Amino acid sequence: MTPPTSAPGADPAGTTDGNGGARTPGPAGTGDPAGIGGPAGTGDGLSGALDDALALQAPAPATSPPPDRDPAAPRPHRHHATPWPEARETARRAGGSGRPAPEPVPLDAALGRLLGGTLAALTDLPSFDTSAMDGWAVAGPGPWRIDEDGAVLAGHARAAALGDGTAVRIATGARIPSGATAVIRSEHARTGTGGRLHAEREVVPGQDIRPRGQECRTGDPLLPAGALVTPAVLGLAAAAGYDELLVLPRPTVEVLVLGDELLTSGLPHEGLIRDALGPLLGPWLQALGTDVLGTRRIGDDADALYTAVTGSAADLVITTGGTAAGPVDHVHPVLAKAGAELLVDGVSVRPGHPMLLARLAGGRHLVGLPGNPLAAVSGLLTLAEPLLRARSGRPAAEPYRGPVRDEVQGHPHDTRLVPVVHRGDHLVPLHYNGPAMLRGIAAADGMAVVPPGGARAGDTLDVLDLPWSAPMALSAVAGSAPTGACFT
Ligand SMILES: Nc1nc2c(c(=O)[nH]1)N[C@H]1C(S)=C(S)[C@@H](COP(=O)(O)OP(=O)(O)OC[C@H]3O[C@@H](n4cnc5c(N)ncnc54)[C@H](O)[C@@H]3O)O[C@H]1N2
Ligand code: MOO
Repeated sequence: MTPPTSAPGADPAGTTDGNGGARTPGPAGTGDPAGIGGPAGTGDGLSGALDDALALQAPAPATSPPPDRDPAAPRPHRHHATPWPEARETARRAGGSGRPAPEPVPLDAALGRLLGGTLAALTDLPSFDTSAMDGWAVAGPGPWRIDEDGAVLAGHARAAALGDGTAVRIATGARIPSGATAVIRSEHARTGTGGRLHAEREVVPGQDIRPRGQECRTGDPLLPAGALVTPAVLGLAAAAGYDELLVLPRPTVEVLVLGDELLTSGLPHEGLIRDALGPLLGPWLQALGTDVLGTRRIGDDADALYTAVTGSAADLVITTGGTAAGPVDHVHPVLAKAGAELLVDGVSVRPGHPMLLARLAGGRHLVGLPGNPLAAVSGLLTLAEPLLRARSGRPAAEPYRGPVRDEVQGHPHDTRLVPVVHRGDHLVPLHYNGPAMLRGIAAADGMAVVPPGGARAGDTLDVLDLPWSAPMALSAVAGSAPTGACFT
């Protein structure tokens, strides 16, 4: 195991001893909420309140902890680790199998859902020839005799036909009377003596008339299946005649939080710690467009876990903790007892390498997230996100890319996921990225994918988006398209 050699506070998570960051960050109170990577206070353009907060003095270098394991001792339980890209692909394929049929929902319940089929126009748009302006509908060349009784308003029945040489007042959105050849805006016409209308500029036939079907004809495809229902889509669908939309069902998820050491309130005490994953996972999964059926605390009870896993109605069961080989790590034995098929059993990624994916009876799946909180986030992004994305019918996320400002130490063989923020055109790795830490990810814009061997300053890295962070200007700089956002 090689001791870390990276910049102060940059934690080569999992490259050494899995202690939750081999290099312990400096003492709290250094004023660095998240621990932005690289030398702080170098006047490199970091500005603004958040930047100041993030860029305060980086934690002082700490000496490497002494090895806490006898190198001659038996190796801990290791799974056959799947390479990180392959694990994501396996998860995506698992999610794509057996997708449920689309369902109709009222328009006002469709926001944030994905279209279950092509949105085809149910009507021509506009559905009749329409005046684009307030003014006059005229027939033939002017001047025109004004028909004072023939004014046409929006929403009214079809007006009488307009005879050649006649003009009637017309409102924006009103139906064009048959026989009308143009609309003259009120500010471009004057009424003369004898009830005559005179144009003050040239009148081009068809001007300011929106012809029926200008935007679409009945049956025209407006949006493809899989499109995200945004507020604009709701408006388009309503305009095109829809009262309800066919949308893809949201995947259902149930979260099972394992561990007798977890508290749901108050301060840690006597070896007990707060459950950080229950509060994190439900909202995160909702932001990924899922229906979270519930978050249950199971403790370290193998029977209760077996009952919860086999009895869950969710498309995806997510467990936290218990993936390793400790005395109360029940996930593997319970999966074996349940007859589950392990599709991924350990991934070559740090943190989070004990993560797993299993197929349960009835086409359901289980993602086992490691208990260390950032390791769990890594598992969420590596296995749960691609599975749920495929299950909900969304295309694979295109990672966006950017140059990393500072060197990032890599694992010799495994991929690393490192919380980063965008600063200018660069990705800046955050400190406090150890497997047991959430301080970095809480301040992050994304998780950079650091290939085995690490990255040098200036290298271009893929970034996994977080569901609440826009890809920002960086994606434009790097020339890749932003990924779609979810409204839920
Ligand atoms: N002999 C070995 N031990 C461990 C290995 C290994 O390969 N061999 N891998 C280490 C790695 S890496 C990780 S990650 C963890 C994974 O452990 P589990 O998934 O079994 O998780 P637990 O042991 O239950 O918990 C680990 C750690 O995380 C804390 N925890 C658990 N749940 C929560 C929660 N909801 N909120 C906050 N913190 C949580 C728990 O208290 C432990 O400290 O295994 C290593 N061990
Ligand atoms: O160290 Mo583990 O990698 O937290 O997943």
